[in-house]
Amino acid sequence: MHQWGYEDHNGPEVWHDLFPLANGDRQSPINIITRDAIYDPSLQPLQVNYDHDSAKVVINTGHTFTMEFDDGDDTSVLRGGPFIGSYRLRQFHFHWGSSDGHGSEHKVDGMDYAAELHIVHWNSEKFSSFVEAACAPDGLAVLGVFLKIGEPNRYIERITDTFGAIRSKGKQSPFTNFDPSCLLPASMDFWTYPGSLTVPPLLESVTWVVLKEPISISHEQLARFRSLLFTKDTAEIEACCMKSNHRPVQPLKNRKVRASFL
Ligand SMILES: CCN[C@H]1CN(CCOCC)S(=O)(=O)c2sc(S(N)(=O)=O)cc21
Ligand SMILES: [Zn+2]
Repeated sequence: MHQWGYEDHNGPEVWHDLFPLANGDRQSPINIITRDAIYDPSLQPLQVNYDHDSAKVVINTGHTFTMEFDDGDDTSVLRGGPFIGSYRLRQFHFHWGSSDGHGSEHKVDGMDYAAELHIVHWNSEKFSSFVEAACAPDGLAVLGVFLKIGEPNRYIERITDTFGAIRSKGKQSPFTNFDPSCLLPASMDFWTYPGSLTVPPLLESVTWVVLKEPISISHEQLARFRSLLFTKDTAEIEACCMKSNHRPVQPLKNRKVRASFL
């Protein structure tokens, strides 16, 4: 398999050929069965402290688009929740589907959302680099936020306004002065469980914190996500659109999901 992707020949069903962790014991995403989630009063409130000056660049990775941040110091960090110490903001990105009826990676009681935002952080107290943290069981923290179709989201508008400059794979454009807290819902109630990257190399180093309350995105805004290209340049006859980039839910195996709320 030359390059992994989301099509039949290189998608989630065959990732295990090159990435054996695909069949591991703590894979993500999962279906969150709310009645099985255990309320844990020892979970602290989440503390999100981001600085808009940390935002640097938006990149079309060929699988999604990602907003990358300066993670050279602890200017933008996530604390609290299940975490010991502080986790440094590195990037955020989205997953979506070929139509609005599905596209999130996690599910709640079997229900799909239209899309899902992932804000990626790494444990800068315990590890000296992101790559080192990415290989450790407590190295990464990803904050997951569901997106449902509704009113246009003015903050997502700032992101889709950059798409003209990053239409094809590998393109990037400056993306500054953006605090991702603006993409968080009113309630910070969450579920948390030990999991993995949802993309190859599927490393089992992520403590997931999935917010219960979704944010909104309009049908038109989400349609723009799909207009980005998986491929290098538009010259290719079949310059494929980024129609869908979500991994199916994985077995829970021997894991418990904890809830921060009753
Ligand atoms: C667009 C993001 N693609 C990747 C980039 N990285 C992975 C490669 O690094 C390994 C050393 S990552 O660890 O930052 C990361 S976390 C998630 S997810 N969907 O699980 O939130 C995807 C990605
Ligand atoms: Zn993701």
